[in-house]
Amino acid sequence: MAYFIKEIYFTLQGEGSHTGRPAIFCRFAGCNLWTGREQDREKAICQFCDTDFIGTDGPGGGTFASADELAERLHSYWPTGNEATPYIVCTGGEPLLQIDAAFIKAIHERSMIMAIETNGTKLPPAGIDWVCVSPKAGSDFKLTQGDELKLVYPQPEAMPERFAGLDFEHFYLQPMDGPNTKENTAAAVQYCLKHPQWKLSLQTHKFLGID
Ligand SMILES: C[S@@+](CC[C@H](N)C(=O)[O-])C[C@H]1O[C@@H](n2cnc3c(N)ncnc32)[C@H](O)[C@@H]1O
Ligand SMILES: Nc1nc2[nH]cc(C(=O)O)c2c(=O)[nH]1
Ligand code: SF4
Ligand SMILES: [Mg+2]
Repeated sequence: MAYFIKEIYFTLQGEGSHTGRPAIFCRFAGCNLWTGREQDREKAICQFCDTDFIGTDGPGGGTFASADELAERLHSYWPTGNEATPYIVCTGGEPLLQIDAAFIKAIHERSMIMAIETNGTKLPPAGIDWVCVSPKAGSDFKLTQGDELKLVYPQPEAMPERFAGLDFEHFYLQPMDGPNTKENTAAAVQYCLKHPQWKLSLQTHKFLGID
C-alpha cells in the first residue's frame, strides 16, 4: 500500500504526556472530519483545526510506495551516535486512515517506538506503543481506550464529563487555540483545579517557536 505523507520533521513533542521528548513527526495527509480547505471549515465536523494536512508537498513529504520505504525514511531523521530509541509520532490529518499492520511492523523491525495522535473515529490496528486520542464534538467517536485522552477545551458538545470514565491512563485538557486562546486556557486551568483527574496540556511548541 502507498502512504501519503504531508511532512516529516524532527522536533520536540509539544503536547500531552510526552511534552519535551525528541520525536520524529510523520504527518499523514487527509482527514475524515475536515477537507482541510478553508472554504469548507464552517461545514466541517471539526472546525478548529490548526494544521495544514492537504497534499504531500511539505518538508520531507511525499508518496511512499511501501511501509519499508516510509519506515526507512523516518529512521533517517534520528540523530546518529546516541543510545535513545527513535520515537515516531504519527499524526495528520488523521493517521488511522492510512496506518496498517505492515507499517507498524516496519517501524518495530527497525526498533523504533510508534505513537499516534488520533481523533478516535477509527479503531487502530494492534501494536501501537502510545495512543493519544482527541475526541471531536459531533464525530462518531469509537476509540474508548488508550494511553492518553487529550481533549481540546471547550467544545460544548464534547465536555470532559463525557470522557472521564473511559479507559485511559492520562486525561488532559488542551485549550482550544484560536481567537479565544487566553480565555480557553483560563477556563481549562479552572476545570483541572476543580476536577483533578484532568491535567493541563499546553501546545508548548507554539510558544517555543518550533514546529
Ligand atoms: C492536528 S491533530 C491531528 C491528529 C488527529 N486528527 C486528531 O485530531 O487528534 C493533532 C492534535 O492537535 C489538536 N488540535 C488541533 N487544532 C487545535 C487547536 N486549534 N487548539 C488546540 N489543539 C488543537 C488535536 O485535537 C490533536 O490533539
Ligand atoms: N511540536 C509539536 N508537537 C505536537 N504534538 C502533536 C502535534 C500534532 O500536530 O499532532 C504537534 C505538532 O504539530 N508539533
Ligand atoms: S480531526 Fe484532527 S486533523 Fe482532522 S480536522 Fe480535526 S484536529 Fe484537524
Ligand atoms: Mg500540531
